[in-house]
Amino acid sequence: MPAPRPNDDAVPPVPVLHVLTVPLAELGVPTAPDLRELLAGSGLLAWTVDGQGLVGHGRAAGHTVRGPDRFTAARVWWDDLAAAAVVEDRVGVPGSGLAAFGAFSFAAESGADSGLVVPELVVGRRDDDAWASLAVAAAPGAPFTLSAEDVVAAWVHHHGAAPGAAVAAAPAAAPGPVHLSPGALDEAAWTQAVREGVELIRAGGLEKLVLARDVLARTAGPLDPVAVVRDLAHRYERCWTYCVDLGSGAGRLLGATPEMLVRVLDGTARARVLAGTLDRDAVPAGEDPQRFAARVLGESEKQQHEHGFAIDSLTASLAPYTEVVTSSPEPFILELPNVWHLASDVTAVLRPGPAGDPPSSLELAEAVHPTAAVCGTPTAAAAALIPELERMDRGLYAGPVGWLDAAGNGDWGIALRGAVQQDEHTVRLFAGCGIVGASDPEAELAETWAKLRPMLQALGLGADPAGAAPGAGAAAPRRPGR
Ligand SMILES: C=C(O[C@@H]1C=C(C(=O)O)C=C[C@H]1O)C(=O)O
Repeated sequence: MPAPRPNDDAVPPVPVLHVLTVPLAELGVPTAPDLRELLAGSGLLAWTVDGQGLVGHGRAAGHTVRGPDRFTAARVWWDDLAAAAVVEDRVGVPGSGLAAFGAFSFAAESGADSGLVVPELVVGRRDDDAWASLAVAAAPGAPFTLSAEDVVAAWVHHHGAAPGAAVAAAPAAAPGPVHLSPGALDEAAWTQAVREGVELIRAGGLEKLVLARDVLARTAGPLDPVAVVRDLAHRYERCWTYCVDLGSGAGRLLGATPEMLVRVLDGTARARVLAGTLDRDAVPAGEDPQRFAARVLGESEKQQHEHGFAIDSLTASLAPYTEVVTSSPEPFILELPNVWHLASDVTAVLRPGPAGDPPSSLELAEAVHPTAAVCGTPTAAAAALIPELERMDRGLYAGPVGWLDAAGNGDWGIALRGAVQQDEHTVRLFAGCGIVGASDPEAELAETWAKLRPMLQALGLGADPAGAAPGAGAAAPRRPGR
């Protein structure tokens, strides 16, 4: 459905893009590659899961937005860009042709830019289909001259090697010591904020509240984001690894999220809802790990209760757009290297809007954000309390991150288990937890450390920052014993 247009004076003119998509077979790459091998070079944009997805380089166009209308403003820009673009798509699958990466702030009031960026070169893979797309700005009315040779030239430029040739491996993410320090709140202050949250819930003001905190990592040597992204993509292969830099100076968002906010493919929407977490390091000696997870997560009333809020909030916000919504009959246990989660997959058949088109992935991302998994229940009460208790601007953390194409397809994950790289030596890591009346603040603090672990490991800090990985030279804030 086209985005409702604000006053036309407020809409910036879009560039005219020429886009050519060719199958990789046409570039001499007969079998679809594992996209993780292409995570290299400067100006990387990425969205990969299990070696599939989209990997972008360079920048053909981009648009940043802020405020409560940030999604609508981005959609108007995208609709205009797509309408003006001249596209030759020889593949015709979701993600081929004109495609953009994007990231949106958690809060409408955030000072962080949200937006979309169209890479110059995108290499994509979906099952056995693999393709490369080249996008370049052209003068209005200019003839379309892009050829497969131009795609190869862009590939060589960005990858330093021809299609099919091995790309140089990235060095260590953070050479030299990494120093950790508290962000907005130290551990004691954050635990106190959780305590206040629990009291408010018990007093009946709300049912669930998600509270997060940030940790700053300073690296002695320059931090290589490519090495971080590669590490995450290999270690967390069941998660969606993301790397998005909107180019506005707001920093680079990177991480590996296990949570799919909404994915739209050919008129069907899917989501993976998580709520309920168990640290895999918390298995008591002698216990069978799988049985422990099944008992603690699957049979816990608190966890099931928390999970129920997340499913209900998603299905309620999808309802106006859907014909039929189905979810896994029972939540299942998602096993990740750091934690187990209670998870449910939701599928919805989309209903066409008044103009006949089903809603686009970005329209749905706006409709379902923020879910109870990252905000709380009721949404408005939780959203108002979050900045008050967390004492920080979440920025892009816990907002939608992903990609979209001109046909309305796209994946929007929730930007969790990640960080914002602010400069060559500074990354700001985030993690949060769902709080209910029965929550124990110390246990929630320990859970944030488990959720920070993917990024800490990618920075070379090992599983336990307080123990300081040998050679990493970490100086960590206090970590509670468990
Ligand atoms: C808020 C985060 O995670 C969310 C909270 C969870 C929970 O409280 O159990 C589980 C998964 C996510 O929905 C985070 O990782 O920062």
